[in-house]
Amino acid sequence: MKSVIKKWGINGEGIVFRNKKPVFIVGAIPTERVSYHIVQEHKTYCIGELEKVEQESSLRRYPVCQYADRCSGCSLMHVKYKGQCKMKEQILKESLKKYAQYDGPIEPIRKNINNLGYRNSCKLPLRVIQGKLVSGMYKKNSNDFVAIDHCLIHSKYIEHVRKQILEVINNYGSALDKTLFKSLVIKEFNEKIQIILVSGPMDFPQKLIDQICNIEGIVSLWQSIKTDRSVDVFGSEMKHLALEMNITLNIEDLQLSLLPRSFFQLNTTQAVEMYKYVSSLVDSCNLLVEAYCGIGAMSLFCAKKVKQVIGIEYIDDAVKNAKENAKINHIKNASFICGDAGQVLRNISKDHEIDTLIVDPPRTGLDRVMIDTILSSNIKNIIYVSCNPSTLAKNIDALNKRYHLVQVQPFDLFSQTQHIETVCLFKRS
Ligand SMILES: C[S@@+](CC[C@H](N)C(=O)[O-])C[C@H]1O[C@@H](n2cnc3c(N)ncnc32)[C@H](O)[C@@H]1O
Repeated sequence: MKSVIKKWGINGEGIVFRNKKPVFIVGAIPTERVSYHIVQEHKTYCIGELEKVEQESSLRRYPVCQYADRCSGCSLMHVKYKGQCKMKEQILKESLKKYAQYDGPIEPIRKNINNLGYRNSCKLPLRVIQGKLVSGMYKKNSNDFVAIDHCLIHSKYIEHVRKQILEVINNYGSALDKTLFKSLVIKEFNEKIQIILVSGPMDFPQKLIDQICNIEGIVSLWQSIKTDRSVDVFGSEMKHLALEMNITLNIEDLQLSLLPRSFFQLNTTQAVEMYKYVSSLVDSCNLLVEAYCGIGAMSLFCAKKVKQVIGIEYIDDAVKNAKENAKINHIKNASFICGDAGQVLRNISKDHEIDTLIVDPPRTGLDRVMIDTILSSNIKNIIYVSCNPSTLAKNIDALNKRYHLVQVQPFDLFSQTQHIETVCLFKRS
């Protein structure tokens, strides 16, 4: 079949319409004339496979990555950076219109100057192939493993250390059962590296631990023991093996510590830009609450603008980090509570007048408890940091009853991929 691609899909596919049903074609770009065939037919949509691009878009580029046609990591590697930004702006606009009936202004996306080599962390599955341990990614839409020798979006320090760790393990000798290694997690800040080796139940020989610690840049080494088959990368047991427990990063004048289970944005430079923007939206006031605060970066960033800030987060280690981070940075007006964001916010709002609320939820967006708590509160301003335009727009629709959207600012934190970060400011109507 031949057709012209009409628009972008949310996962970076091109869409054509066949009998009014959208057909999602991976690797196709709007305006291109393509030939394709249908590989899956569903009730409301189809999946098509690209056969040939008959007429190319000016936004097409030859993928700079040799794994682009197999790896599920970067769905926009075949699109010039300018086109990637256009795609993100279009998807955000469409989501806000479709789910929240918002057709107002959206600021141009804040571009990521370093759109390759920007990732400060990676979680890579490991496999033994022909006797050698290799790291990789999963194939598009499947659990098939693709061995990856070099990843272009990881920081160069991550790539350098990743190769050395695999070399150390592969050269260790036959006493080490390599099939027990499951994933390799690496975090890098300011050329300092934290490693978490995820494995089945096993005791790493001290000689192996020493050899890994000798790799330049490694400041923290952990093992996570995973025995279940859940999708979580880490297992229930975390063992600190050597060196520091935390890795430290510096953003502006803040020093922040991070344990393995604590979240931090994976693009440090763009995260700082976003925090500065969020801070610019916070008016000086009595009480600022940040729900879903991770290690407290944004709360601490904004602390000097307000009398008191309270952060809420449900990962124990992240709360521990957030409290320590406030201490290390001599910030006395910030406190952190461990628990479910919606429940804790409900309790806080019973006895306190909250001026501004920052929410930065996971991809699933705000849950019912959070939405109901916000709607029944007297919170004046809400700053919503979202990594998913669809859930953002559905939440805006729910908040519309009492809040109106006054500013929408997308950021590109995840270049080469379809993911979009957006900061929205709401005022109480
Ligand atoms: C997108 S991250 C944002 C972290 C932080 N704002 C930052 O910029 O680094 C979302 C955070 O919410 C936490 N989280 C997810 N669901 C939660 C819930 N129901 N209650 C509290 N925290 C939650 C996660 O552990 C994670 O740290």
